[in-house]
Amino acid sequence: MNSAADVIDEEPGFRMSLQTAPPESVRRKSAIATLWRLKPYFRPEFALLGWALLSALATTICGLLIPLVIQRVVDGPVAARDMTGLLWTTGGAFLLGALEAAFFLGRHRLVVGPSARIESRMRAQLYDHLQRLPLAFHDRWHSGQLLSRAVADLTTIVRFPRYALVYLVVNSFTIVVSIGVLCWMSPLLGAAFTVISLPVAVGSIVFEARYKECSLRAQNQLGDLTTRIEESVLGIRVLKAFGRSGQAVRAFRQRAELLRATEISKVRMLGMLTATIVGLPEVALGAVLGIGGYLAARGSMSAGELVAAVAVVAYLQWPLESIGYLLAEANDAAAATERYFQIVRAEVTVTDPVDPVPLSTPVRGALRVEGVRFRYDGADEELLRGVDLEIRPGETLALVGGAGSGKSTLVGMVSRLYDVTGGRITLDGTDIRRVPLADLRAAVATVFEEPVLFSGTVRDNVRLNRTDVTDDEVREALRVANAESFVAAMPLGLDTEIGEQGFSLSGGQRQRLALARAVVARPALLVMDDPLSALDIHTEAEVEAALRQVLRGVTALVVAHRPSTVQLADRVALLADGRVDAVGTHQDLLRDCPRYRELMAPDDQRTPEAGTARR
Ligand SMILES: Nc1ncnc2c1ncn2[C@@H]1O[C@H](COP(=O)(O)OP(=O)(O)OP(=O)(O)O)[C@@H](O)[C@H]1O
Repeated sequence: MNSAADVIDEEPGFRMSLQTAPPESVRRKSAIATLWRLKPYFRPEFALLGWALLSALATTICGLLIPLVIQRVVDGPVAARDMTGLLWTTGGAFLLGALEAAFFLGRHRLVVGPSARIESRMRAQLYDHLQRLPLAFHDRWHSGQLLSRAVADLTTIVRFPRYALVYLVVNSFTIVVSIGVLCWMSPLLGAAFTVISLPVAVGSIVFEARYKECSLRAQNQLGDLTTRIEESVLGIRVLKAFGRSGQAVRAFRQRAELLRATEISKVRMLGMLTATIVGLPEVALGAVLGIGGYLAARGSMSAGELVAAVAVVAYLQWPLESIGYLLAEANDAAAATERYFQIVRAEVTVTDPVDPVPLSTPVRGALRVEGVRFRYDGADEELLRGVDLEIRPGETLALVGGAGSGKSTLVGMVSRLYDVTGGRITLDGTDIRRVPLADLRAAVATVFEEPVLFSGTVRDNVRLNRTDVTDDEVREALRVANAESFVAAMPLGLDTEIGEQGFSLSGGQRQRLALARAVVARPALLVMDDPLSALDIHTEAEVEAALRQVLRGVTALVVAHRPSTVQLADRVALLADGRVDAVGTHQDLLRDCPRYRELMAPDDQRTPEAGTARR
């Protein structure tokens, strides 16, 4: 029978998402080397973290001094029956206990602020970088992998400075100092304890080599699971409508099973290390009692020193037993760090120009596409092989072409969602790669095939994070986009919350809100990627009426599939075989261009030689 891993590995989507795992060379790095990469985020907090570390060390020193006080009590006042001395030394022990508690509290307080700031700084950088990364990156990456990095991985990373880092340093310090104290009492005791501790060192090295790999796998699997959840929530209508919820649940369970198996491997590894360690404090205690008792019986060690040695070893119980847990935390953080850096070190290929050229003011909107070539990363062939186009200010040009001919890709290049791989695009005569990105995207507004709305009010969705847009401007944009009446009929008008993805609205309403968003941006050039494609005939008529209004006096490039949309344009360009095959009015092209006729003419108006295939 296939294991869950076999079944899932056969799914192409899953295989692809595991490609997002770091290369082998990165995975082989030690946890410390990986965590060292976080230094720039920790640097502003060095001072506070340093104080936190000092507090933690002070806590440990107080704790370690207590056995020495015990020695003084036993060898001094107890042996001499000196009640005043007993009072003083006991008071000293109380004082040390109080100091230990105060330093502990100080350490706790000192570490909270820096770790919270590190987390928010890293999260902000991740989000900022995600916004700047090109669309080509987002095409490749599953959203769940990004989401799990932004949420779960950062939480894992920040637990490291908050808990593990301090305890790793302090516990290592405690172990070394304790061995020193034991050696000072008796070199034989120190040597015995060191030998007994060796399995801890060996176990830790083996654990360290294997655990991080496993932790990385678990985090990647969690990312895949997150993708699944997100996709099934967004696609819940499709799954329900096709009756595929059961299959979705099964696929989810298989992935969850994989994650469970990996988590169990992690726990087993940790269990092995803990099992190696857990008995050691008792063995060490027995050894110290045996050797110390022998030395005390021979008179080369006082009773107080024996009690102190036993207390030191007892104090070491937590530092020894916690090593496994702390190493696991450090390795989890290291794996999460690698995943984090996969994103924040990903190259931003669509960048602001080094020597920016401002656009003319006002922007006229004259667009020229000159010999543009484009190939997707990893594709064998160029999609666009020398596209030439011109849109004059105030003109609407429709872009028509067969499925997959590259229309969306080409219009995406106008606002630099993708950069050309050859040729150039100019706006008012300036190569758009020389225009500051913010200026370009202020001048060019895009309406996509799928109207994307965000959770928030109608107003938020039309303004889209622009606070300088007044309610009057929003209302005017809604009027132009033919959305005024349905928004007015909503319970709270502009303040009505529209659900995530705008599911509470009809397709036509969503598309008209998307149009209003473009109108409010007052672009010099409006780019529309087939805004009518997903609509039924009735809704199409409504949006088309809105489009007619929107396009009045505006410079626009509109991807179109239907004659009714094409007829809104002044001219039409036909994209085929990676080039512009023909340009003219709809009527001219219907008459003169067989390829165009094949795409756009009603079935009964095609010539026989043009064939009958139609989108
Ligand atoms: N991110 C991507 N990576 C690789 N190939 C891609 C990517 N996006 C699109 N393609 C491919 O490029 C080709 C053109 O896609 P594009 O969406 O630009 O065509 P289109 O003309 O708009 O198609 P349609 O009319 O069906 O929307 C298609 O074959 C598509 O599979």
